[in-house]
Amino acid sequence: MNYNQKLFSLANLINNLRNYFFLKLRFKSFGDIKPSLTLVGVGPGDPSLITIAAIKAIRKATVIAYPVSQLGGKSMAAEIAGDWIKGKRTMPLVFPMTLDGDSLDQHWKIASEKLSNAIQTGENVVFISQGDPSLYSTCCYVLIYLKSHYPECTLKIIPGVNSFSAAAAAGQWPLSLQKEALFVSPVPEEPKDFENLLDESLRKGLVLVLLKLGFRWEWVRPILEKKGLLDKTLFVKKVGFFDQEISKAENVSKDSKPYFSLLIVRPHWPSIK
Ligand SMILES: C[C@@]1(CC(=O)O)C2=NC(=C\c3[nH]c(c(CCC(=O)O)c3CC(=O)O)Cc3[nH]c(c(CC(=O)O)c3CCC(=O)O)/C=C3\N/C(=C\2)[C@@H](CCC(=O)O)[C@]3(C)CC(=O)O)/[C@H]1CCC(=O)O
Ligand SMILES: C[S@@+](CC[C@H](N)C(=O)[O-])C[C@H]1O[C@@H](n2cnc3c(N)ncnc32)[C@H](O)[C@@H]1O
Repeated sequence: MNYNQKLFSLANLINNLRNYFFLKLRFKSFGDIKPSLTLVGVGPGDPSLITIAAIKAIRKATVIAYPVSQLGGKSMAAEIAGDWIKGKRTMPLVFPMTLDGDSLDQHWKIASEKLSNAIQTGENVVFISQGDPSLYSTCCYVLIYLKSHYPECTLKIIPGVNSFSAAAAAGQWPLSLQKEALFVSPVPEEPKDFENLLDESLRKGLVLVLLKLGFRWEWVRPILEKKGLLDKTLFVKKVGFFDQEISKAENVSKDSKPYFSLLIVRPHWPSIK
């Protein structure tokens, strides 16, 4: 190897080393803003229940997605996280509030594809979800779709305070104690199924958390009364919002209630001497 060749190899070596460290540094900083989707729970209503982890994820995001029932519609999640998403690029995703399987399927797919496109173009997307994302949430369908169709997609979930934990706290009711089981479910569709559930709850000392109450309250109330459970049931409407209502079911009028209401039925109470 003559002098010139040695000089050339040395220059090459230096160049390669420089590239290596440059890429390593770039990769490291790229790692912090790696395109990804994070499903973020923003809690049931009161913005002070949003977690620090949720705020950090929102701050880092380049796009904030949220569910709406129709284009231009309002989003509870966006309302709750309003102070933190201000000025951010947003992506409303339509999820029609229906139980029609085909329509739901189609919209879950459209929303998931939109999110996947955004991630593939380098966006760091946060999908905010009311309450906790793992509990009766549209974003779980997105999660299932993306995991199966885009397994390489980086996904994260940040839990949120769920509605019934916030309701129990607001009403100062214990959820479950000692060997009690906690049963979480939507209010059954049929009055007969609701009666059977109450009988089981009375027999086994099961504590019930019943979501998606809304208009069903009109027939739910008389059944609670018949079973002698009105004074053992907590009614909670829109906890954390300015128009929240937290009261024993016996004090709640018979008329229909908003969708964002729930019940906690505790048939047995421990007595402490
Ligand atoms: C929490 C939230 C989004 C989330 O977090 O994902 C969500 N619903 C929200 C709002 C909302 N829902 C309803 C109203 C009208 C209230 C009124 O008119 O008074 C409003 C308010 C509004 O639209 O403004 C009523 C409603 N919703 C559904 C039905 C059909 C049914 O249940 O029969 C009915 C009518 C029957 C009834 O009244 O009972 C169905 C669904 N609702 C779901 C989620 C999915 C549950 C997934 C699961 O359970 O697995 C599912 C299946 C849709 C899906 O998955 O695509 C979101 C807040 C988003 C936000 O604003 O941030
Ligand atoms: C589709 S589920 C969503 C649950 C939500 N992901 C959570 O973590 O609580 C909607 C149901 O949750 C309950 N819910 C949600 N937010 C509520 C609130 N702020 N006050 C009372 N009930 C609420 C209602 O029963 C409503 O019908």
